[in-house]
Amino acid sequence: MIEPVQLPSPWRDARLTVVVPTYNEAGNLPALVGRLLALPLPGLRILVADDNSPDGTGEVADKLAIEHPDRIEVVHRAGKEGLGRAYVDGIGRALDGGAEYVAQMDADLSHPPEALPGMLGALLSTQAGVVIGSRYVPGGELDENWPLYRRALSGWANLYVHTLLRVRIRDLTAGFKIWRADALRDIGLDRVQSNGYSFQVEMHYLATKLGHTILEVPIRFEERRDGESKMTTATKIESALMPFRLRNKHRNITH
Ligand SMILES: Nc1nc2c(ncn2[C@@H]2O[C@H](COP(=O)(O)OP(=O)(O)O[C@H]3O[C@H](CO)[C@@H](O)[C@H](O)[C@@H]3O)[C@@H](O)[C@H]2O)c(=O)[nH]1
Repeated sequence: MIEPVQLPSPWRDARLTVVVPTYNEAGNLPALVGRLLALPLPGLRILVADDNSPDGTGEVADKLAIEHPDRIEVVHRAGKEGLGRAYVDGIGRALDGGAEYVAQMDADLSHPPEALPGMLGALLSTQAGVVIGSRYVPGGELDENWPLYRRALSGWANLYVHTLLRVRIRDLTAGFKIWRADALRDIGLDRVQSNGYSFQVEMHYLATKLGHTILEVPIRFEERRDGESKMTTATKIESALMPFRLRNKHRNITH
């Protein structure tokens, strides 16, 4: 496990909300929360957006919130609507709750929480609107156990989106990032079309079109040890069609 970077005060006290969408992550959430709360970031709060997971993730999250009432909030959503819808809901609530910075990350420990202080430091010491924890910049790594077909899919998706949308990011499908609240408000979550995983690409595209600087810092991406990916054929089809929808819908967007 990497050691978290020590941030200078007052950065340490930044009001950072980490939004975690969950669907059947009961086996992962307690470890993720433990690692997040161990970070040297006393202003960090966690918002779990659960889609009524059949495995009881919502109840696990409620118990964690009872143990840490000032650090954890749980949003119980009616049913499985997709990663993108859970993020639109969760990020909107984080902004309404006064977050200055909003992080997104998977619940399955693929994204190392200990990288967050370094990512926040990169955001605060630059003009960037968002910092991505990137697998594909120099220094970034993929777990050796991440299946070959997932590597191929990820590489192909990056090439496909880059070709169609011309967004200059190495890890276009990344799900680990920290945003400035102002950048998120400027983008406007009501513009977001994606229901599923294409949310990640759509947010990068909107940020780029609106002139926000996107910075990538290297991370190591771990293969999940518990549970399974929720990627489905429907989310893959949505992801394949989304670049065309984005080009049509957002070609001339303004602030
Ligand atoms: N609330 C909710 N959460 C969801 C849903 N679908 C997925 N999630 C949650 O979203 C996170 C990512 O889902 P995974 O299924 O674990 O994603 P992956 O295939 O392993 O990872 C790929 O997609 C990610 C999307 O963020 C990428 O971050 C990652 O880099 C990778 O490319 C997990 O916390 C998962 O529980 C949903 O319908 N609703």
